[in-house]
Amino acid sequence: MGSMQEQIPKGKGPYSVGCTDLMTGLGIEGSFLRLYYPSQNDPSCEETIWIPKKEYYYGLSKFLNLCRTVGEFVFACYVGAVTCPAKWNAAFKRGERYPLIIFSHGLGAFRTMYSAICIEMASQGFLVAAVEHRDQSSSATYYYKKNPTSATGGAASELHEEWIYYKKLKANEDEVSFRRLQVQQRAEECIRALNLLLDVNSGKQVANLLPMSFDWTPVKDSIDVHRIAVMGHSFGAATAIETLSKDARFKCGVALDAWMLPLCDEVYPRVHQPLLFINSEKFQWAYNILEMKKLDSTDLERKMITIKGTVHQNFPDFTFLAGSIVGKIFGLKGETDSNVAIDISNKASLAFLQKHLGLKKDFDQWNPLLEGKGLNVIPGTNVELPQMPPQPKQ
Ligand SMILES: CCN(CC)CCN(C[C@]12C[C@](c3ccc(C(F)(F)F)cc3)(C1)C2)C(=O)Cn1c(SCc2ccc(F)cc2)nc(=O)c2c1C=CC2
Repeated sequence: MGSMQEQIPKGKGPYSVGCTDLMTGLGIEGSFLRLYYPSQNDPSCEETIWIPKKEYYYGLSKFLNLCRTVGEFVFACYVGAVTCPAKWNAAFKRGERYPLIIFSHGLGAFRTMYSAICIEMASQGFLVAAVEHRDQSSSATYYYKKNPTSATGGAASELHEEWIYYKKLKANEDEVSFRRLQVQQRAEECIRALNLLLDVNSGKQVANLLPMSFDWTPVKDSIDVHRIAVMGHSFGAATAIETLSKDARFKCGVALDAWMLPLCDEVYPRVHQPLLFINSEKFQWAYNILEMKKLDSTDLERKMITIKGTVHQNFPDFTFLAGSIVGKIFGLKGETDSNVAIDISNKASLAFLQKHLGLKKDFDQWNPLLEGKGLNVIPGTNVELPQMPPQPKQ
């Protein structure tokens, strides 16, 4: 399938990376996440399937307004065999407490879509839980329902998969209020995922509804409960900001190409944690940047950098799987090589996380990136801003 250059990049850090899925609780109130973690180096493990179920192809086709049969066929051919460079259900590497990142995906994406970022962070010694949101912003997601009495007369408590697909707004529907509701649910789902992982850390039994061969017991006492961060892309970045405002256990946040529309003005004064904005060159616009600047504060660390030659899709994994021509046409790639761009984003994130989680690693070597110093990076934004502050709403 993917020739040499069309693959999701491996982690560059010292740890081998494992990956597993966890779903707890029936219905949409449960938690659903993909965990990337430092693993034992078990060569017999398979690589992780990037998009694990065909319903995700249907969801993506619907989100991208492709016709269903064509979309499903194209995705099945092109990405059906794609794996990401993490060892599926590899044994967890015990021996230290790892800082934890909760990752929130963007509109139309789902939990597996940002594996280049999550795998890099795990290879550097983080636990990364990429949540899958059930707010109808994912292209597709599923939960389990108890079958009261299964028609085949099987076990009465057979679990039944229920799929939720991306909810397209009708022309007359008010997008802002719908997105503001969704961001609340998304933040709750990030907090629920943290609570679930803290329960695991304290030795609570994990009731995984998914048929997984992963042993969760070694995760007990392996989370550094004072070093927790939240990250997200686009709608997921707004979710990260909303989550910071709701829960002080998250010590800092990284907002990747944030989409600020779902956030109300009331949330900004409630964000007391350090925040890093990493923007693409092409996606941002003045009003969106001015919303980010409402978070500026004298005594709270707010950093913003822009990666030159990048587009919105430089953060999710598709950017690594398309050739340069198709990539440019679909807006999946910018002028800067996708591996170079994600490397800058990951290094800046690691430097920021070391600074604000108080890590004892060597990520401070990338501090200059946080000042916008380095190849393909600028401080702040490339977007021309009007001198006037945004007019207060009438
Ligand atoms: C026409 C649909 N229309 C819906 C509102 C706009 C669609 N759109 C631009 C797209 C996503 C695009 C894309 C993906 C993937 C291929 C593929 F071919 F590679 F599969 C192609 C083309 C189509 C670039 C975005 O929504 C951009 N965006 C995203 S994109 C997150 C995502 C989704 C699916 C993925 F597979 C990977 C990443 N996350 C956000 O949180 C926000 C926005 C905008 C505001 C807030």
